[in-house]
Amino acid sequence: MALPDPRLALNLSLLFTELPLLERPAAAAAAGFRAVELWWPWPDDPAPPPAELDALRAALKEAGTELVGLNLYAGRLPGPDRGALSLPGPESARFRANLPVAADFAASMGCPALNALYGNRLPGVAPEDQDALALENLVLAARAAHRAGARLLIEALNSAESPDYPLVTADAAVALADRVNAATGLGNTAFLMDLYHLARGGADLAGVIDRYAGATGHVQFADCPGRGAPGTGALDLAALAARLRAAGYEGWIALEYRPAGPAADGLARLRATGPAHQGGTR
Ligand SMILES: O=C(O)C(=O)CO
Repeated sequence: MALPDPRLALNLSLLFTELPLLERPAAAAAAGFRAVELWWPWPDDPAPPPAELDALRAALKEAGTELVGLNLYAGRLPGPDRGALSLPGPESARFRANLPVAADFAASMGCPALNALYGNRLPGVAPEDQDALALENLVLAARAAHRAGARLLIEALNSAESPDYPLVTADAAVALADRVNAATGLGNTAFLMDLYHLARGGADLAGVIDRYAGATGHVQFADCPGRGAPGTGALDLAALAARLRAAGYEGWIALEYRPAGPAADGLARLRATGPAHQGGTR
């Protein structure tokens, strides 16, 4: 049977975690997927030794995989950090130190998308001060992405799992992307439509797709509730993918879910189930 969509990618920061990072691209290829994405792989280091970057680059290329998305440095994701670019002081400095490193890596891989997680609100810091810093850093990131031939992505997370993260709706993420584009004049900042986070936040996914497919640079999917594999929750990946395609979105849809067991097993089941609709599109 076929997969629910021809342009599915795998997030190797959540899938195949039973393997060392450098073995995951080959595991993705063995499961029949050539497109992969990553969170920033060094949560404690915005500028790792070049040998480590070279080893990851070699593993991706030797597996014949294509890197279609990369998170910029975001602190200790998924806990407790959700980004560094709006955090004054050392974290903002680490984000800025990461820009040339991540952009150069993306350019060397032909990676088309760099995801900039906003960062949590900090107690005792005025939100407007965090937002001013964030816009400065997003402008720097958009310019770095442009030099690498990539888009910069702005993602909404869900407030239940990220209560201090300020971007929790599609409207807010798209409005920020518009502000960055207005500030840079580059037009390379786009919405990262994470269907799991939006569904977890109660969004009408069909409405978000219809309204924002044209502003979307990348899509991620995990089923909801549960952030598991397609078919484990109430969402219908095939129907959502079809709606995205009908709305003109031609990019990748990355599977960014937490598998209940070995990733290869779930992916084989996904391929076996084919495009049959399993639920609603919310
Ligand atoms: O933190 C998350 O859940 C993300 O999706 C990061 O990209």
